[in-house]
Amino acid sequence: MKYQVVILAAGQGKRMNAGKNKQFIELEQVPIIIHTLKVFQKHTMCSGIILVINDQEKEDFQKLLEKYDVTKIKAIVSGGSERQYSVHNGLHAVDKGELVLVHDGARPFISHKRIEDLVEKAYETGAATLAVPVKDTIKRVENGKVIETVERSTLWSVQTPQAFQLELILAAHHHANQENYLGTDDASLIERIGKPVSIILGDYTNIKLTTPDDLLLAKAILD
Ligand SMILES: Nc1ccn([C@@H]2O[C@H](COP(=O)(O)OP(=O)(O)OP(=O)(O)O)[C@@H](O)[C@H]2O)c(=O)n1
Ligand SMILES: C[C@](O)(CO)[C@H](O)COP(=O)(O)O
Repeated sequence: MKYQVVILAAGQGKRMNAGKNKQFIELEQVPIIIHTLKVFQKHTMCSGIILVINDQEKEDFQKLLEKYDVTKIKAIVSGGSERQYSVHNGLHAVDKGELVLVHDGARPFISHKRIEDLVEKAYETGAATLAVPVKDTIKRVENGKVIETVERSTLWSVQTPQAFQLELILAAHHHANQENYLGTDDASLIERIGKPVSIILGDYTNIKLTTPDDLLLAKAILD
């Protein structure tokens, strides 16, 4: 079971507030994006990586790929103004008929075991995502007041990677573009064309490094 992976690194990292794209922040002297890329570099089922970046940062990324000997890069693709557009650009560099994973460059702690669980399910069903059950009580709030407490037993916090048959996710992106729908993940686009998305249990440590406090957690996970 082989797959290709689109790794997203074209964001600005505004919420991280580091004055640069958060992908370049170092954890144990190695940039976040390299931690992420190395997971797939070392995974024998991964047959190619499509890296999505900002054009202005292309040289910086190329230097890192060389320095850290990341050799599975199949294409470096320009990102878009929104995550969804970056994914769309990346998908066009994937070989026809392949199973494709979409993964946030800012999620460096994904394990081979979870990738394998996900890939197996996506081969079977066409679309699958990693997710973990929500631990907190979730309330819907408007204007500083609670509207309702949402039933927690059916709530899952969704992660990446998400895995899809290429033609299915391309159709879902095409449909979303036509409807001007902008989702925060790719599975939601599949949902909108009425196709099922399977859930595979992930790890709570597969965090997305989004705000500065996530860097403290990252250090703890690495330790
Ligand atoms: N136009 C975009 C926006 C996001 N991403 C990527 O999508 C992943 C998840 O997005 P997020 O955590 O929101 O990253 P940023 O957009 O960089 O962060 P922020 O929203 O704080 O600016 C990141 O790996 C980011 O680089 C992307 O490739 N293209
Ligand atoms: C795709 C994602 O990582 C799943 O949790 C997340 O939705 C990205 O969201 P963000 O709005 O870019 O933080």
